[in-house]
Amino acid sequence: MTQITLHNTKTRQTEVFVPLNPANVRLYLCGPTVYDRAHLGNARPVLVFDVLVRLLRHVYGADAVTYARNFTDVDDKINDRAAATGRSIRDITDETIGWYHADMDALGADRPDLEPRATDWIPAMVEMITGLIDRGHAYATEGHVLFAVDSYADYGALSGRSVEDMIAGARVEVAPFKRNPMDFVLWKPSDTDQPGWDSPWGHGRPGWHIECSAMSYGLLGASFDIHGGGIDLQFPHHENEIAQSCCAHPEASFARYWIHNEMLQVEGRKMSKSLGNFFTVRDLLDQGVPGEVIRLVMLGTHYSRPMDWTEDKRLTAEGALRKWRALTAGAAPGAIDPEVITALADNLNTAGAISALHRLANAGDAGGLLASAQMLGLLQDGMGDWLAASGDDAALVDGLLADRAAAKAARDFAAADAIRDRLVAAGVVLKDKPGGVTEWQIGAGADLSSLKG
Ligand SMILES: Nc1ncnc2c1ncn2[C@@H]1O[C@H](COP(=O)(O)OP(=O)(O)OP(=O)(O)O)[C@@H](O)[C@H]1O
Ligand SMILES: [Zn+2]
Repeated sequence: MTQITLHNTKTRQTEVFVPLNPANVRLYLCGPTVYDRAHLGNARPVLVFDVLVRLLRHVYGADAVTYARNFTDVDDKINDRAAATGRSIRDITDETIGWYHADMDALGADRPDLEPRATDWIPAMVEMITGLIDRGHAYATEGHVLFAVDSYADYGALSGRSVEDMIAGARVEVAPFKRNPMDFVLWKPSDTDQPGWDSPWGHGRPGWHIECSAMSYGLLGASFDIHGGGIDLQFPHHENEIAQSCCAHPEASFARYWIHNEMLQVEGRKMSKSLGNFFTVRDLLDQGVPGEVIRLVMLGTHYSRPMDWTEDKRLTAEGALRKWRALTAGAAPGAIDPEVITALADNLNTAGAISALHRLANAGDAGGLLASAQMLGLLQDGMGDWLAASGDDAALVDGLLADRAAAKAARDFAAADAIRDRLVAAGVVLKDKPGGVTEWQIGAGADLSSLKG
């Protein structure tokens, strides 16, 4: 059986992955808070986990993997959005979940097996909080329930900080009723105009962290294999999940491997809704960037490295997919290249797997390329429509580029430049690469009619 290694944030080591039960490998990914369209950064953990799940299904069997990803549909950001728009919370969260599905589907990400909504799990959260109070890990005060970080000796182990460092470094919400400033909310009171549920501590709503602890326990059990999310969630969200889950179920291990993806950045800073420096997946799709081009760009960088979205990467990915789709048109999938599996099994080396795809393409191995690309969720059936739609235009541009190359070869540079100018004037973006290769892209607002005839 293929041996998979993964970098475990919890131990800071790259470890051989050994599932608790190879017949049921269980993963949990923290999903979105649903009040707005997903930005491109939000797609990164989805794509990383989609490839991880594909690999696990390949190794352990299609039915031997259970993948859960939640929707956080109770949160103050959602309440704010509802108040600002006059719309109901349910209306906003339903609509946003619909968008999220459509956008992630367009990137070729399979839907998880389980997609719990937090609001369907309130009784489980109340039960877990009650257990934490009974065991002396939480206390109720002034309508709130707080987790007592001093009651859990390992608090801070995931992010490698002591409680003292956290207090010094964090902007913690100071509340007079907190025993320790790092104590965090498990339950808080709701006004009549806020979403709320009856509980032993009055009418209120859960804190964000308890949602994931309660849902992962309910769906995957007290011990499961892999927990993931962006590195921005390591502290405090994941630290708090561990504290809650391990104190509620001290006999169990909770998640054994923690996988954190680095951030998609814009000019060196995390792409984020709060910073306002984002564009959505839908923005890109609407601009005509095909979902599988977005996917290939995102998988081109290892998940543990920060990355930028650049126009150059987009052009390169589109050029590669155009070539791969042409080569594999009508081909039946062959065998998956072992190098692709070896690369993925090596802590999800997606860039290494993509290099193997280039090698297969250069060798003209259509069946091998198709099967191997599909291992990465690329060249999926039904995702190549963008190429058919642009097929005539592609032939037109390729024909003119061939004329230009011929003119250059004949040292008729004036003619070569004239062809280049015509293409650029029509809105085709050209990028000359080493080795006489020209990558191209039909730019936004292009009009190719001047190139015809
Ligand atoms: N720039 C980014 N790059 C990679 N992953 C990200 C990025 N931003 C968020 N994520 C991940 O997306 C998932 C969903 O994030 P969430 O809905 O909590 O809000 P958010 O987009 O992080 O909000 P904000 O952008 O305001 O910080 C989480 O796993 C998070 O780690
Ligand atoms: Zn979570």
